[in-house]
Amino acid sequence: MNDMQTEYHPGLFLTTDTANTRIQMAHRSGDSDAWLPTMLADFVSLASSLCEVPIGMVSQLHEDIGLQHPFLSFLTNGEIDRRNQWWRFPGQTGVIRSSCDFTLCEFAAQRPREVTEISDLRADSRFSETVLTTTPPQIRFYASVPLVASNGDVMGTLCVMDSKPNSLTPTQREALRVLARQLEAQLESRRTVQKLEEQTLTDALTGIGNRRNFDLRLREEWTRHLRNAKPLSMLMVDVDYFKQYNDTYGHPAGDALLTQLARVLRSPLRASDFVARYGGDEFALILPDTEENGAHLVRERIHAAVEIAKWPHSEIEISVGAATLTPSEMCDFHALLQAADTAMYSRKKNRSTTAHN
Ligand SMILES: Nc1nc2c(ncn2[C@@H]2O[C@H](COP(=O)(O)OP(=O)(O)OP(=O)(O)O)[C@@H](O)[C@H]2O)c(=O)[nH]1
Repeated sequence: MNDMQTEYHPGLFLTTDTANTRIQMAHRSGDSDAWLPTMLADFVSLASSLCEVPIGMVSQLHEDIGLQHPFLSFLTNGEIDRRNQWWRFPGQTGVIRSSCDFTLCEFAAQRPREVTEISDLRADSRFSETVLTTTPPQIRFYASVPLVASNGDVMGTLCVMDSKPNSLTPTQREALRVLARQLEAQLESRRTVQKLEEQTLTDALTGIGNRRNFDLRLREEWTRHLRNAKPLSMLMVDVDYFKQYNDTYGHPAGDALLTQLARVLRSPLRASDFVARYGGDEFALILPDTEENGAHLVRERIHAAVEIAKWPHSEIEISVGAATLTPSEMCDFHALLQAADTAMYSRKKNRSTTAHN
């Protein structure tokens, strides 16, 4: 094996599997999950050096083997219907993300606490014809440890491989096991951090974005629209006579109404629109790339959705203020917020005046 880089070049690997293989370099600039390939590269590199073999890999397994875990969507950046493998070949910096052949890893995943080691795949009738064994880099030696979440679910496997028959010493086997435990802990703590981050952006009652989330999103959209000079719209929604509703039907009924309203408000929106609970009985909506007419149309649709929805106690009414601005250096996002708020209060005032006349 004189030219290791040629032997294990990912291109060779790619050409061997026409059906499912999708290889992409994992180090893409600006990736929100950029920490993941970096961390996995360290683990697979350490695993292969400890075991003195040229190839390291982490497999993320999926429901095909009846094993599901939230980590899977986390690891695949939300693309939950796919399994993944992260490969590291000799002379390579970083890992390569691929979905190639999961036969061996699925087999290893059935033994959660054990090291699965197959010295020569070609001599083993169960695996001698798998894609990994028959096509470059023609794996002969395979050893792996399942990655098990704290609830017992198998998330994937940490693997080491060689193109020639091989075996691990007892010390190497133990080292691989220890490394797998460390990787499990890292993934678990990352997941916890991600969950906490999600919580700080979510309204606990309705499950939609909270005020903090809204503020971040509005700043973000404002900056984006400043760059592309497109109109940005916002709607402010407030429930009419909500205090009375609470007083009549009780606070839990008021909570239920707000939760239902959050769903109803979402229903006529585009996927790119954003709705948040601004506070109390007030909701705020961001409509990117939307002109004044579009914002008014959405406001009418929201009124219609509220009107046709089935409310448990009595029909409800809302006041909706709309505002549109094309961001410029002359003002900041507060101007849009202020305009939507003013429009909403003016509608509420009109409603009370009409009701009293
Ligand atoms: N059930 C429930 N009530 C809430 C929550 N947050 C705020 N409220 C109540 O919402 C009510 C808002 O009252 P107001 O701002 O006077 O609004 P309103 O009664 O709808 O009056 P108008 O907006 O003028 O029609 C208050 O009674 C708050 O206690 C919540 O999370 N759950």
